[in-house]
Amino acid sequence: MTAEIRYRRVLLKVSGEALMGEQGFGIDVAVVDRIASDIAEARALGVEISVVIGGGNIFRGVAVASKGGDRVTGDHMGMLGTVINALALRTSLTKMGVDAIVLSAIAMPEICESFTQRAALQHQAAGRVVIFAGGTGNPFFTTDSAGALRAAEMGAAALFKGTQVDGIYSADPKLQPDAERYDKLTHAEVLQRGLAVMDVAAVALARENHIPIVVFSIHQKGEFARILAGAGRATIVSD
Ligand SMILES: Nc1ncnc2c1ncn2[C@@H]1O[C@H](COP(=O)(O)OP(=O)(O)O)[C@@H](O)[C@H]1O
Ligand SMILES: O=c1ccn([C@@H]2O[C@H](COP(=O)(O)OP(=O)(O)O)[C@@H](O)[C@H]2O)c(=O)[nH]1
Repeated sequence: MTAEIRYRRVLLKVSGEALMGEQGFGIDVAVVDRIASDIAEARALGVEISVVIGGGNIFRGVAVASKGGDRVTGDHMGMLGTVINALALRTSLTKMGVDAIVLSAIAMPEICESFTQRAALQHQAAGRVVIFAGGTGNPFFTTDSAGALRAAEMGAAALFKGTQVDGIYSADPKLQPDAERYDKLTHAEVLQRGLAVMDVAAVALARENHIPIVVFSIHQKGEFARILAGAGRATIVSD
């Protein structure tokens, strides 16, 4: 399998919502363990992996804003949720013998290191899986945008979005089961057709930096490594 590795360094964006499994909220440790084992498997191919973790299983800032609360405070709560998820993922990776570190965009030195690009690159060069917590560190952004940003900062060859669906469709497949699925698209097509699998800012940043986006189902065990090895099921967005 190692002969045809498609990308040698990637950033994986993991949906927060994926971590709650069948529960309606929070973290299902069995699911986090399974995602960690997928990362370990991909790591064993010799691929350098860093991870941006979402927080939708715990909190989304818009939930506060939609009830008349302050959006910025809501987004701070959302970003804190991503730190909880990052600690859970690090725990699972450590359990299976994978060296991993959490770097947060929001300083909380008693809990984890703060993000700097220099530290992140050093940890990556030392063979660690770097988990980015706290999104971009700014309200009004998403962890998808954090994924595109960190992918650019880390020199990643691709941004993998591990999500609830197995690719990009002509419309949200959860709402329109007969939507057409694409194997390949350009960044411009995703933006022009308003394909909402990722937010516009994230796709635009990836396009500007010529970073391909690979959308795949995080629920398919082993899919991450299969795609890295040139197989698997995904939609690939490139120039
Ligand atoms: N054109 C589309 N193709 C695929 N998925 C879409 C599309 N439009 C909307 N979606 C929805 O976007 C979701 C992924 O976005 P988001 O909720 O931000 O996920 P995540 O929690 O993975 O960040 C998918 O689960 C899917 O239901
Ligand atoms: O750079 C960021 C990233 C995230 N968030 C907040 O954190 C929440 C959780 O992130 P996201 O919705 O991207 O998680 P996912 O959809 O991946 O589970 C968001 O709703 C925002 O409130 C933010 O304010 N800035």
